Amino acid sequence: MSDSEPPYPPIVKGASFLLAWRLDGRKVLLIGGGLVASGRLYYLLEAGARVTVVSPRKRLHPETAYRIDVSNPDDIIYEDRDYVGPEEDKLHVTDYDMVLTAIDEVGLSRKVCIACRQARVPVNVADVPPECDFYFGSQLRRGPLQIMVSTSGRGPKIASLIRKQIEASLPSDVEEAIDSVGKLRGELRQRAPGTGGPLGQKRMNWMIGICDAWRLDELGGMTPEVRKQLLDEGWNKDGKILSPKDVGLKSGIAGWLADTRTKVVDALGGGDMQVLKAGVTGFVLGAVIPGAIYIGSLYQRRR
Ligand SMILES: C[C@@]1(CC(=O)O)C2=NC(=C\c3[nH]c(c(CCC(=O)O)c3CC(=O)O)Cc3[nH]c(c(CC(=O)O)c3CCC(=O)O)/C=C3\N/C(=C\2)[C@@H](CCC(=O)O)[C@]3(C)CC(=O)O)/[C@H]1CCC(=O)O
Ligand SMILES: NC(=O)c1ccc[n+]([C@@H]2O[C@H](COP(=O)([O-])OP(=O)(O)OC[C@H]3O[C@@H](n4cnc5c(N)ncnc54)[C@H](O)[C@@H]3O)[C@@H](O)[C@H]2O)c1
Repeated sequence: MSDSEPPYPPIVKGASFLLAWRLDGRKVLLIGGGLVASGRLYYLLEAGARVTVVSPRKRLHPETAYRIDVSNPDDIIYEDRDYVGPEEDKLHVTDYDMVLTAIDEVGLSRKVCIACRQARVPVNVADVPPECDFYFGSQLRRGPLQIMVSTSGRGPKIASLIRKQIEASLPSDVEEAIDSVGKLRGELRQRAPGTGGPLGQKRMNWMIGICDAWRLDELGGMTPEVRKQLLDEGWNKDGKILSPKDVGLKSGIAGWLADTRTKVVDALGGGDMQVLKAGVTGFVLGAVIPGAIYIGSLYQRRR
C-alpha cells in the first residue's frame, strides 16, 4: 500500500441504510388495499406486524381480501372505508410504528407523508421516492434466510431480475444448513452461557471455525448426535474444531454421492445402480425445474 492510499474504503454516498427491521407485534398502518398493498401486507404479516388496513372492500385486491378474511384479528384490523386524511381521520399516524400508503391519490399520500415526518413515524408512499423514508426491495425468503435486493430506487425491475438470479443460484440445502447452525449455537450457549467477555469471544471463534470447516450440505446434514460430538470432543476439549472427517463423515463429492446412494437404495429397498443414477437425475431435474418456475411465479406480484 502506498503512503497516499487510504487505509479503509472511501465513503461513497447515495446508499440506503440496509437493515432487518424486527416488526413482530409492532403496529403498522396500511392505507390502500390494491395490488401493491397486497405485496406490502404479505411481507408485514410474515414479519409478525399487527396491521391496520384501511381501504374500501369493493376495490380490494383478491389477495388483500383473502388475508383479511383468513387472518386472526390480532394480525389484521380491517376498516372497510376510505382513509380521509391525517387531520380528519380517526386513525392517527402517531399511534403507529410505520405507515405505508399504496393508493392512487397523490395529494392524500403527500399529506400522510408530511404528517408522518412531523411525527417522526417512518413512512413509505408506494412508488414516490421523495415521500419514502425507506424503500421496499425485491425479496426472497427461505425460512430463516432473507435476501433483499435494492437498486437505490434506480431500477426496481433490475432488482427483481437480480433477485431471481440469486434465487436460482442458492444451494438447495441452505435452509437446513442455517437451521443446523442455529441449533448448534443454541446448544453451545447452554454449555457456555453469558454475554460478551473472553467466553463470548471464544464461542464466536469456535462457531466461525465450524462454519469455515464444514460445507453447507455437510452442515445441513448434521444430526443431533454429530452436534453433541462436536461439542463433547471439540468445544469441551480446548475449543477444538472438528471437521466432518473427524466425526466420521465422508467428505467431498464422493461422500455426498455415497451418502445419497445409501439413502436412495435404503428408501427403495436396494436396486441396480445405473437405473438408480438415471432415476435420481430425472427426479432431481423434474423437481428442480417446476420448483424454480413456481418460486419465480410466486414473486411476480406486480403489474
Ligand atoms: C422492488 C420492488 C418491491 C416492491 O414494491 O414490493 C419495488 N418496485 C418493484 C417493481 C416495479 N416498480 C415499478 C416497476 C415498473 C418498471 C419501472 O418503472 O422501472 C416495477 C417492475 C415490475 O413491476 O416488474 C414502478 C416504479 N417503482 C418506483 C417508481 C417511482 C420512481 O422510480 O420514481 C416506479 C415508476 C412509476 C411510474 O412510472 O409511474 C419506485 C420504487 N419501487 C421500489 C420497489 C422502490 C425502489 C426499489 C429499489 O431500490 O430497487 C421504490 C423507489 C419505492 C417503493 O415503492 O418502495 C418491486 C419488485 C418486486 C419483485 O418483483 O421482486
Ligand atoms: N399498479 C401500477 O401499475 C402502478 C404503477 C406505478 C405506480 N403505482 C402506484 O402505486 C400505488 C398503488 O398501486 P396499485 O396498483 O396497488 O393500485 P390499485 O388501483 O390496485 O389500488 C389502489 C387501492 O387504493 C385504495 N384507495 C384509494 N383511495 C383510498 C383512500 N382514500 N383510502 C383508502 N384506500 C384507498 C383503492 O380502493 C384500492 O384498493 C398508486 O399510488 C399507484 O399510482 C402503481
